Order: sequence, then structure tokens, then C-alpha cells
Amino acid sequence: MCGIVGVVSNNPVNQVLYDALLLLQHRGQDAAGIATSHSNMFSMHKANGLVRDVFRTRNMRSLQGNSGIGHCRYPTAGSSSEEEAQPFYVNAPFGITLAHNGNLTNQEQLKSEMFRNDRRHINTDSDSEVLLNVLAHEIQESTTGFTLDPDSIFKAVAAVHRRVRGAYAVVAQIAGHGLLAFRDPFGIRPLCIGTNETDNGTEYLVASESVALEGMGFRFLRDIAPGEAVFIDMDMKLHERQCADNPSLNPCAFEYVYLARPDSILDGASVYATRLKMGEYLADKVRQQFKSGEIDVVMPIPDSSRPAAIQLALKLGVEYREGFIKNRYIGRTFLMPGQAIRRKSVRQKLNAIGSEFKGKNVLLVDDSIVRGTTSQEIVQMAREAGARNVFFASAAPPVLFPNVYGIDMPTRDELIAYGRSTEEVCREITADALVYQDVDALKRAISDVNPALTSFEASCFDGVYVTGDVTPAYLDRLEFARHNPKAAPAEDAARTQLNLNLANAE
Ligand SMILES: O=P(O)(O)OC[C@H]1O[C@H](OP(=O)(O)OP(=O)(O)O)[C@H](O)[C@@H]1O
Ligand SMILES: NC(=O)CC[C@H](N)C(=O)O
Ligand SMILES: [Mg+2]
Repeated sequence: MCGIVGVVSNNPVNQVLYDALLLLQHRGQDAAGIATSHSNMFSMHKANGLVRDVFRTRNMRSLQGNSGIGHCRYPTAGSSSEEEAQPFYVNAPFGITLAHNGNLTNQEQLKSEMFRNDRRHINTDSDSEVLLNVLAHEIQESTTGFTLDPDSIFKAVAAVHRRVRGAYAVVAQIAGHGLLAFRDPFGIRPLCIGTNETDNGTEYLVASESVALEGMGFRFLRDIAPGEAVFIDMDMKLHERQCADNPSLNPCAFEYVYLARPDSILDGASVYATRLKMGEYLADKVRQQFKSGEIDVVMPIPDSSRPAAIQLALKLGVEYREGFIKNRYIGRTFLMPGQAIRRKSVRQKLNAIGSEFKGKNVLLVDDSIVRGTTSQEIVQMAREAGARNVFFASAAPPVLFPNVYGIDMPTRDELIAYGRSTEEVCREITADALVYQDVDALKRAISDVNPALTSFEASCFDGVYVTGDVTPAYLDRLEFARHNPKAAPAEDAARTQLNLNLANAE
């Protein structure tokens, strides 16, 4: 769940991209990058770190031009090394830069095909670099000479859809031609477009979340449809085309639970409103499990659970209090790389106000329990602060299955609910009771806000992988690769063999 942004304007765009990335920072804290286009030349700066740390004045000055793309990264493939920060660049055909949110499920096969068929070298383990090379190859195939019309570009995107599996929302610049954005045929990761009317014409901004449009003063135009591509040419003309054969909208349910900002509207559903609904449905379950008067106070675990906790308290008629104060200078712990830093950060990030806990029966509410890092620490902190009983409620159902579409939870054994009953998870987090949302209720919470949303990518909760290519064997391979990072994947071994064969043939 990285953040991506693309803009075409009548004025320099470096500051717009920087500010938009700040608005999307919650989607990726590991690395950030911007590539702008100026007189058919790209300028690019990217590095590991938060947006405000990556870009210095001298970098901003060098990012000239009236169009560009930006990215803030939360790694889900390859590593967190600086080489894998985005955007990526290829010099042929024309020169293309690309930023990607999502995760591919057939990247090893594509990488191998690229090498065998095209002699294209992919220099990192990033799936996004593979995606860029597939796009570059297909643009090369769809055109002859130096002209590149929208039809050829859309033909290339259609070919990308046929070859690439997984989740991808993409912004890309083609040097001398314009800005391209597209979304995978299942519409898993979000992408929307907005406009701004100026005296010199219409400007366009494409972003992962509507908050970036609103924050930059652009008017929300619409969500980009699953499988659709939009292309804004050098004359600022917008071209649109459905490029997939059988598109269907299956937005990621976890975006509504945790990833997206509550003030965003994704695929027609206000994230805030869906979280309120999650709180309402959770209240129904809490009521079944507790007697009236058994809970003295409902408390959110800041930040993401607040809307659900507010509504849950309201529905139960129990007092809502903020017992944990968040250090606003510490980022989101779930996105941090490595369990040690995540665990340490929970204590650094949240601190209990003793008087809110002393002698009380407290119901702590979080949006989700994934690895259990937060809940384990928080329950302890509530007890240390003097709570009599510590109950826990999760606005999302148990996370039981890996996510392969852009959320970094690829192995089952890191998920606290995997192979455990609710009672066992409750014991693990040392709570006195634990209530989980039901999967149906979660989906209903989103559909209630936008009834047009009827199908979701909710694999981490229900084990259904909408792209159809994620088999138990695939998940086993992924898990093996995570546990044995040094072991070469089968495709790499094949490539090495191919290299040997080629060398022997010479
Ligand atoms: O079970 P876990 O593996 O700990 O993951 C779940 C927790 O991580 C997230 O919080 P985070 O601190 O990332 O962000 P927030 O401030 O937006 O709540 C989420 O809101 C849960 O609190
Ligand atoms: N979270 C994401 O969208 C990650 C994008 C890409 N898979 C990467 O690892 O860089
Ligand atoms: Mg949290």
C-alpha cells in the first residue's frame, strides 16, 4: 500500500508532488521519490526515508517541469533497499518513469520471460521494476516509428493486463508524450483523478486517495475504473479507455479497515463512514457477549480505531474516553520493517493516562489485530495503569491468511490468529475477553456506505484470492522465500542455468 501521485499542470509541479506525497505519507514510510518531466528530460530524486527527510531544497530545485509522478513506499516485494525506491526509469522506448502501488503475483515468471524473450535485464528484486519493463515492452510492440498515439498506449495497457497478475495501481510518464495512469482489472488498489481549472487550461492530478486531491485544491473527478487507463497528452487533453476484457471492482477491504486515511473517499465509500459502521456492527457482537454494566469505559487505540470506537461506545451507551495518548512524531508501527522495531515503537508511540484506567473495566478497541504486536503491549500497559479488567475488541475479523496484493503480511505464522481460536488469541494478548468482527459484517459495513460495492478483496480475512492464481502451493513458496531470503527462487536458478547454457554455446 504505497502512495502514488501523478500531475500535469501549467506550472512547475515539484511542490504539488511533494505536498501530495505528504498527504499520502500514511501509505508508506520507508522511501519516497519524485520524477518530473521538463523539455523531454526526466529529473528524479528518490531515497529511503519519510518525504520530509528525502527532499532537500537542492533536490526540489532540480525537479523541474510541469508534469511528474511521486511515490512513497511500503515494501511488499524485494527488500527495503534504496535501489528499490520508486519511481523506476527505463530509457526505451521513448523513456518511461513509473510508480506502482500493489504487488504482483507472477513477477518471477515475468522476470524470466523478460530475460528469455527480450534480453531485458531487471536490476532489482522489485516487482514494480518488472511491471515497468512489461509496460515498456508492450509500448514498444504497439507502435512503430517515433509517434505514439493514445490508441497504441491503450493497446499496450491491454497487453499488460493480459500478462500481469496481482494488484497494481500505476502512474507513469512517457517522455515527450504525457502521463499515463491505470488500475488492475480487479480494482484492488485505489486510484482517482481530479481536475483544477486555471486561466491556462485544465490541470489533472491522479492519486491513490481523494485526500490528496482535496488537499491540493483539485476537484474530485472520479475513481479510475478497474482495468481502465487514462492518458493526459502534452496538450493537456484527457484520453480514457477501458483496457481489460472482464473488469470487476473488488476493492481491498483492508484499505477501509486501516490503510487509507479516514477523510478519503475510495470507490464511492467514505472511509470514515465505513469505520463508523464497523463500530456499529461490532457493538452488536459485544452486546451478545457482555452483560449490561460489565464495561465501564470504551477506549480507542490511536489512531486508526477512533471512528469505530466512538460509534461502538455510542451504540452500547458506554462512556468513550481517550486513555492512550499518541506521540505524533512516531509513524505507523504496522508499516515499520521488522518485529523488533515495531514492538519497541508501540511503547514509544502510546502512553497511558493512569487515572483513566484505575479500577475500571476497560474495553479497548482496535481496527485490527494482525501480528498482535500492538494488542499484546497495550493490554499490558492498561494493566500496569491499574485497569481491573481489560477487554479487547477488533473492528476487523481475525487476520488468518497472507495478503499478496500490497500489504506486507506474506506468511501465515506471523499472524497471531493463524491456527488459534479466539480464546487462544485472547490468551496470547493476555486480555480478559476478546471480540472479533464477523467477515460478513465487515463487508456489510462498506456496502452500507456504498451499495454499489458488492465484492471485495478480503483474502486476509476470508482466504479468497480474487485474481485466481494464488494457490496453496504459491503461498508455500512465498512463505519459504520469506523464511529463507538467501535461497534463490526457482526462476533465478533457471536464469543462471540459461546464462550457463548461453556461455557454453558461444
Ligand atoms: O496487530 P499488529 O501487527 O500490531 O497490527 C495492528 C495494529 O497496527 C496498526 O496501527 P499503527 O500503529 O500502524 O497505525 P495507526 O496509528 O494508524 O493506528 C493498526 O491500527 C493496529 O493498531
Ligand atoms: N505497498 C506497495 O504498494 C509496494 C509496491 C511494490 N510492490 C514495492 O514493494 O515497492
Ligand atoms: Mg493502530
